Amino acid sequence: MTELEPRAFSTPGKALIIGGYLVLDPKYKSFVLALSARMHAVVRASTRPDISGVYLKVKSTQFNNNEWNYKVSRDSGYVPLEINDLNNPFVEQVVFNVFNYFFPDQIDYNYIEIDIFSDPAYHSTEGSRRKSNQYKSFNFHDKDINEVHKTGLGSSAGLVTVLTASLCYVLIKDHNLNVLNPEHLKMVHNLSQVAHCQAQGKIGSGFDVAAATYGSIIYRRFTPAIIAELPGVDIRFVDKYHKALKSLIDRVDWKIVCEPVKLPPRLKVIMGDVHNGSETVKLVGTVQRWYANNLPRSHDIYEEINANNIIAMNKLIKLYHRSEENPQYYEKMIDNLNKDKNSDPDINELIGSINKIRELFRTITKESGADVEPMVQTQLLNNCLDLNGVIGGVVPGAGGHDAVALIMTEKTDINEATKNNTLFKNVTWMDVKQEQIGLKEENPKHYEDLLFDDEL
Ligand SMILES: Nc1ncnc2c1ncn2[C@@H]1O[C@H](COP(=O)(O)OP(=O)(O)O)[C@@H](O)[C@H]1O
Ligand SMILES: C[C@@](O)(CCOP(=O)(O)OP(=O)(O)O)CC(=O)O
Repeated sequence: MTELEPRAFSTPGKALIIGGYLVLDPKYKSFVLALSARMHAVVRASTRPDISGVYLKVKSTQFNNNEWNYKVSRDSGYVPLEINDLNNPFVEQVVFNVFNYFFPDQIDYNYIEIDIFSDPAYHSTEGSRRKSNQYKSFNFHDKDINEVHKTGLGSSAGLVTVLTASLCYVLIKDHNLNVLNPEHLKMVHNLSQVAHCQAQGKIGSGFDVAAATYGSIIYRRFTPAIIAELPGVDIRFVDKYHKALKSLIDRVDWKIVCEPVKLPPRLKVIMGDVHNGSETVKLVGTVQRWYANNLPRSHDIYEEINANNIIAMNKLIKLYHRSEENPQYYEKMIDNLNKDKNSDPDINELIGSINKIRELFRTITKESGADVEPMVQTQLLNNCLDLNGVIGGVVPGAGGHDAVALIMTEKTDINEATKNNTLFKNVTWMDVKQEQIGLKEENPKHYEDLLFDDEL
């Protein structure tokens, strides 16, 4: 039995700070922050002459030892067959697409094992026990993955991207996958978008997969039709899907924008979990119906939101440049914000544009009935904005009752500022930071010998 050298990868979670709903249209740009909470995969593969075709085991030991076991073969168009009839559409679509992309004749390593890990912030900690080693800490639940409450950081997009990278490593020529090679990143990104889109049933702009791959970015989506136009699987002509997919991944111009961005220095994002959960699909459907039934006024509202989105994004970029041009002055200016939020014209315009975006989303909320910025969230955000050092706040992504995202000075201690204050009793400040990096190489040894913290 020969073994492939084990490798590990991770991808970040996301917060869509600017551009919710509009980003579903390829016309509009958005601002996405990658977060320090990551999805991880450790991949091992070996040659097993006793097994015919390919056997793939995906394990998620953190969730009641969940695992999915697939058989795949070229003869059946690489449609994965789960041997216990278990469902995980995200894993299935990754397997299907990565195998179809490479369409291997013969597979050197036909027994593949992938261990998945999710950082603690993705899920509610309720009923979990922490296991750690000197490098990593993960929560272990005695419930299945689908029964544990999510915090909305984009676990499925992170999972799809990190699994895609892992399988690409096994199948790419000479196993030379390099996360620093832009061509390889593009391949992982495009394959992940296809798999995520198919698993989700074609909703979603793909900003979460883009952030999982590229980190914090200004994002403009691809045209949805390019994925919808892929042919179905045809067992009689197994290479039909392969050929179309290969062309889509390598040759079609996706007209996508994924430009790396950073929050200006000395500012940070803080995510607050409001523990309620919202259904993005329902919200999107309701807003889209409102849009269609209220043209051309709804279009004007989107255009006005977009004008303010652009101001906010440009101000964030400008502040970043100012920090580089005159670091001392910039540092003082940020320190001043702790006393007077209106002391700088760029910050003023940033605050003004975010307020306007929120106001327009409240109009949509009222007119459509979709809780994009419901009253409780308005109150919570306004209370946050009253705190020293907090300069902006939004309900991220689709809005709703899930979370709030705040931009504040690095010196602001949100836990301290809201401690014992009943106005903030329903919110838990999450232990996540903004991050630059998307798909990252990890050390597979860092996932070994995890021990329960309470037994250390
Ligand atoms: N750690 C994990 N192990 C296995 N599957 C996971 C894991 N995390 C997420 N998933 C898959 O992703 C699904 C959740 O995706 P989704 O509902 O889109 O949530 P999110 O908003 O976090 O992306 C789960 O039902 C499961 O199929
Ligand atoms: C409405 C949207 O523009 C933003 C939704 O963002 P969320 O962060 O709320 O998404 P989920 O975590 O997938 O529920 C739809 C989209 O762009 O996909």
